[in-house]
Amino acid sequence: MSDDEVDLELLELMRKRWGIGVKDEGPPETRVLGNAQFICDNSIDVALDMRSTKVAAQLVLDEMEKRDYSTKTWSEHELHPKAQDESTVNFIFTMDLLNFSFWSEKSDEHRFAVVYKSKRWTGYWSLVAILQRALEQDIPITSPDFWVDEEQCSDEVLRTVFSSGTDEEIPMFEERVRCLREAGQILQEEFDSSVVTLIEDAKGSAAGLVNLLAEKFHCFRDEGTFDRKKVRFLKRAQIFVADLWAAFDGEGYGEFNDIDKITMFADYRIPQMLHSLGMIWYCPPLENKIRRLETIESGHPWEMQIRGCSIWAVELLRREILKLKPNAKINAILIDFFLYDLAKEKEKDEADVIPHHRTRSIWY
Ligand SMILES: Nc1nc2c(c(CN[C@H]3C=C[C@H](O)[C@@H]3O)cn2[C@@H]2O[C@H](COP(=O)(O)O)[C@@H](O)[C@H]2O)c(=O)[nH]1
Repeated sequence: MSDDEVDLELLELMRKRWGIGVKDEGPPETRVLGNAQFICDNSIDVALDMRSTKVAAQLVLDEMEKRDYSTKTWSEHELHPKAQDESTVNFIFTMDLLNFSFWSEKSDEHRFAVVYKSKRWTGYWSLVAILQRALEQDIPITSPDFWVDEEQCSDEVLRTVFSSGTDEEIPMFEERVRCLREAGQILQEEFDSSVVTLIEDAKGSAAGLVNLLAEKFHCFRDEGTFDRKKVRFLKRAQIFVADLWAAFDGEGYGEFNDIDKITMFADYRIPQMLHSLGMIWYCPPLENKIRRLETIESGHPWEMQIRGCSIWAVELLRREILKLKPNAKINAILIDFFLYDLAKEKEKDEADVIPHHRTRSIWY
C-alpha cells in the first residue's frame, strides 16, 4: 500500500473512531423551503396574493384556536392509530409510503372507495381504512419483513388488501407494490428491517430524517427541475416525519429538535384550498386546464410552480399568523394539517371550488 493509501486508511479509522477530520456540516437542512421560494420568485403562471394571505391568516388563526387545533388532533381522527408504540411507527411509515394519487381518471363518484366500520372512505382515508382492515384480518401489512416475503406477501394477497368497494381499483396499484418491496428491501439491508432503527439513525433531527429517507429510498426522493435548477419537495418524506411528530405528540418516536424545519406538504389538495382562499392564482391557460380536469404531466413547469408556490404561500401565511399572535403554537405542519381537514369538510358543500390539479405520480 502506498504511503497515501496508508494515510487515507488511518484517517478513515480516526474519523470513524473519534470523528477526527470530519468537517462539521452543521445542522441538517432539507433545502425544500429555499427551493420553493426560488420557484415562486421565478413563477410566471402561478402568483401569490398577499392581501388574501393576510385575510386568510386571521381566518385560519381564529378557526384553529376555536378548534384548539394541535398535534393531539391527529390521534382524534377515528381511523388513525392511537397506540404510543412501535406498531404506530410502522403504521405511519406504511401509510406515508403509499400516501399518493387517490384521484380518479373518471368522475369522483366512481372513484376508488372502501367501506370500513360501516362508513365509505375515499382518498387518503381509504388508504388508512385499508391498512386497518388488513391488520384486523391478521395480515401484517405494516411489517417490512412481510413486504419482502413474496410467498406470504404475494401480489394476489396485496390485491385483496387493496380491494375496492367500487368498480374502480386503487390507482397505481403496481407502483404501490413496488414501493412496498423496495422499502422492505432497503430497510432489511440497512436498518435491520426496523423503521425505529431508521428513525434513530436521524438522531432526533426532522430534517436529518427527511434527508435520510430521500437518500436511501428512491420512492421518497420527490424532486424536480425548474429553470434548469434541481428543486426538492420531499412531500411524503416530510409528512412521514410530521405524522410521527403529531401521533406521538412531539415525544418518544415523535421527538425532533428541529421540527419547524418541516414545510407544508406539496400535494394536490392544499393548492386547491389555497386557490379558494384567493392566496394563489393561476394564469388563464393553466386555470382552464385544471377546470377541464386535464392531466398535467409530472415534472411540467406548471406542476413545479403549483407545488413550489403552495409551499411558499403557506410559509407566508405562517408568518402573517405569527404577526397576529407572536406566541401562537402554530407551525407549517399544523397549518397544513388544518387546511387539509378543512378542505375535506368543504369538499361536499362548496361546488364553486376549483378542481384539484391532476398529475399522476407516486410523489403525492
Ligand atoms: N398537504 C397535505 N396533504 C395530505 C394530507 C393528508 C392527510 N393527513 C392527515 C394527517 C393529519 C391531517 O389532519 C390529516 O388528517 C393527505 N394528503 C394528501 O392529499 C391527497 C389526498 O387527498 P384526498 O384524495 O382528497 O384524500 C394526497 O396527495 C395525499 O398525500 C395532509 O394532512 N396534508
